[in-house]
Amino acid sequence: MDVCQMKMFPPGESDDTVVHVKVPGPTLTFQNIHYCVRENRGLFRKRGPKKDILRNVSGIMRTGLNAIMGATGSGKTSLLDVIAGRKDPRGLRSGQVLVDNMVVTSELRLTSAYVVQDDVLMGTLTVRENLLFSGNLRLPRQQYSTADKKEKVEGIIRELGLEDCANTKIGTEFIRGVSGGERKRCSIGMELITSPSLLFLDEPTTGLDSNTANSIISLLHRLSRGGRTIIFSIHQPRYSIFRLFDHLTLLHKGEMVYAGPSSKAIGYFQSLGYTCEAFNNPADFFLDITNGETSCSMPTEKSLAELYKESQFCNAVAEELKSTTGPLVPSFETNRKASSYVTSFFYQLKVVGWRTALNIIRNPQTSYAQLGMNIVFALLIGLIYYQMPKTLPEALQNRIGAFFFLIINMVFGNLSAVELFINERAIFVHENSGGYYRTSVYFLSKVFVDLLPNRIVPVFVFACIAYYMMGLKPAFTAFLCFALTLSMVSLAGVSLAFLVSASVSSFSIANVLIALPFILMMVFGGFLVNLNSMLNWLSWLKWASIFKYGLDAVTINEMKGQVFYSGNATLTGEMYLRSQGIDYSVWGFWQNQVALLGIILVCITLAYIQLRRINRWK
Ligand SMILES: Nc1ncnc2c1ncn2[C@@H]1O[C@H](COP(=O)(O)OP(=O)(O)OP(=O)(O)O)[C@@H](O)[C@H]1O
Repeated sequence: MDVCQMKMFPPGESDDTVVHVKVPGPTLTFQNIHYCVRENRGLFRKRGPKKDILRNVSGIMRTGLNAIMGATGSGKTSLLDVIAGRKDPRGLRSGQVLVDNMVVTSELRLTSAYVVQDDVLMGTLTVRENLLFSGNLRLPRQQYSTADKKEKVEGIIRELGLEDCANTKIGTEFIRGVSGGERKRCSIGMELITSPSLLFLDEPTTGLDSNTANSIISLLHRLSRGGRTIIFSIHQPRYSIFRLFDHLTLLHKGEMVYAGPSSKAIGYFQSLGYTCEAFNNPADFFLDITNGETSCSMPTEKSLAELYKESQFCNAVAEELKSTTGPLVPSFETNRKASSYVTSFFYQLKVVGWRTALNIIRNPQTSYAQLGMNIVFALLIGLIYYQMPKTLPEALQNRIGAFFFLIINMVFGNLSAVELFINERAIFVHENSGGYYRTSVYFLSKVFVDLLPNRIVPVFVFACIAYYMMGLKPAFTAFLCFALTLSMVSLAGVSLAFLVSASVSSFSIANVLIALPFILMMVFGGFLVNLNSMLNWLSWLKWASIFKYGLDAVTINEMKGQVFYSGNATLTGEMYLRSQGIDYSVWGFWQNQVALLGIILVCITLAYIQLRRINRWK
């Protein structure tokens, strides 16, 4: 059986004490990693000069706690992301990462666990519900029954000491939730569900007070003793945290200045002529050295990185990397299909749909606001156009004005839909790239759970109030056609908002992008300008106008079969429609619905494509 030697006690205090881990975690090696980026600059995104972020770094990470330290901007997170397969591979100029001698590709992210720096958890769900969500989607149903999953979640809650807050919500901007430390532990728990033997964490202690940071690293230390390889970047840990590290990688401007046992780091720098004062924290000492704030008693022309390359630590790593048997079958890649998703499409849809619905129920502000706004506008329109007369000219003027007002309200009233994919973008990217669910599952659950409470119900309430207050055609079928048209107009506006929402990551850009097509469509709707009198090369834009189809449909629905009076003279609805060049046949009415349906389908399909194209790389 494989046996891995590990320290149990703080370095320096009992260096020869070892613990035998019966099943060691994987060994991760990386060789000659050279990573660079090119920043796009200026208005036209001109490609800027090449910037080296990691310069030929090599190392070996074994079972235990492997810390990556360095000053800010030294490349800690970049190194972590590259070895975890999360950094955009286009920037990798050379080098490869092996896990147990197997070549790893970006698929490592489906078989390992990665805890991001900013916790991405659903704030409206409790700690237990979040963990169960992860368990339901990431544990194969063939091996784990519902009871097994619950048991596993309870085990993690106990292991992470989350018993007291298991039923507390994580917290949102409206709900006060768990503390920062509990949040971080829950994030770690979300990843531990799959019992990964390789765990990456990006700055797990940033933003936490020193005691909480201590408890998080102690927790990781305990987990590593169960046979896990834990690799994390960390800023400036206090001594009680630092002494728990087994292996230290120290970076400076993308180069390695030390990689080896953390217990030997002080000795190494002392051998270079640096003195660590009594009571100084070793972590501070190392950062002072890399920042040039500590003087050296043996000045040299060579940089710290060059000195490290000549050291026994670097040579030992190079020797070991040379003696590794070279890349074998890329196991992570060949298992790709099997490791992609462990649950079926419909099961994922059920679990993700349930979470989305729960999120809306517990965070109902948007739904209430949408309903409230529709009721207020319906009453307002109902009062302004109360029981419209059939006498001319007000019969026509009021009806056309009311319809324009209605359609504007249906389109612009759905601007809130632009937040749909922007709000949870970080959660989606993290969960989707972590293999929780398919993009289509997330898309469908978000779209359909949003549509019913936020779009269809409020529009129906609006139609009921406004239609009968305005005194439009009394036939019930006419009311149904009216409600259908308003719903279709609303859905067309919403689907365009979804497309914008899936395409950009900021609200301000989304608001600009959505306002522009809405205003253009309004101009080409047929109310503000007679479309037949317009320049030919410009008037084609009317075919893309939601307003035009909506206005035509409600006008046909109301006018057809009506007779208006002006003294002894009469005007039929058909005469009016003809004068406006509107086709009022049965198909003439339904072609507007078909066109609106077409706009909805095109926008929804493009929104889905955009969601798939979201950049998952860091
Ligand atoms: N995609 C990128 N595009 C441009 N520059 C990048 C990119 N990724 C990293 N960098 C740059 O590379 C350098 C190292 O970044 P990195 O985030 O790895 O540093 P860090 O040591 O983790 O810093 P911090 O402790 O502040 O998080 C920084 O100067 C950063 O601006």
